[in-house]
Amino acid sequence: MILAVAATKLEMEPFLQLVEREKTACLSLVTGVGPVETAVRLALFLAECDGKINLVLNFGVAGAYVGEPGHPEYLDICLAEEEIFGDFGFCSGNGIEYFKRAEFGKPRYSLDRQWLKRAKQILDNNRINAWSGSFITVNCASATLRRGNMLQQTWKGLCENMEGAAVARVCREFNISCLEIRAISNYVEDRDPSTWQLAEACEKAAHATYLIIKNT
Ligand SMILES: O=C(O)c1cccc(C(=O)CC[C@H]2O[C@@H](n3cnc4c(=O)[nH]cnc43)[C@H](O)[C@@H]2O)c1
Repeated sequence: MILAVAATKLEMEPFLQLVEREKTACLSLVTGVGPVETAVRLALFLAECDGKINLVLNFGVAGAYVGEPGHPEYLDICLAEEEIFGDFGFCSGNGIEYFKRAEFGKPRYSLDRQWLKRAKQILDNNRINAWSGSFITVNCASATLRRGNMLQQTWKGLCENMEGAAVARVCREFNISCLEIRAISNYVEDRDPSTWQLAEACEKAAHATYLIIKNT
């Protein structure tokens, strides 16, 4: 059974409408925004599931890093090859250095290669061109181009969100595969909410997620 997780009702609602309309079998969970709420609520949910979940499909919206040419654009679909806790470590103002001590945890989590390949193929078959690369999870959403560029360059990131690495970490704990798909709602630049395409990105992410579940 697949568990579809999103941070907010805004992201989940268009997906549930599709699932209900097409009578597709799937469990869903709204985790709340940020890595802490996400880890707590997902771990509690999975602990109650008695091993019946074989894939956690994390979906929603993300901010695209724009520091390098050839970045994802508004409403583009992105698939995570890996998730990185991007702002955990030492922050000097100009950059972030991850803790070297092993007991402080790992910054990077690879996502399931087989599911990633399958998702790409399904999207391709539906004429959706998806980006894939490193996703950065932050506690504090970047509100300046300078911070976005710093995170992008530190981790070679494609886009930024606030939950993905926590989902990947919890999935590893429960030995469950994890796939993450996001649509670009905004660019990571000096904050200007008037440029965000939140509702449209929620629709895009929900539709792509629905296609993957329907064709699996
Ligand atoms: O009002 C704002 O300026 C603002 C800043 C960051 C995020 C939000 C949201 O309402 C979205 C929450 C949700 O979306 C993901 N997300 C989307 N874009 C970004 C981003 O540029 N940086 C970090 N997270 C982003 C995130 O996963 C949140 O759950 C509003």
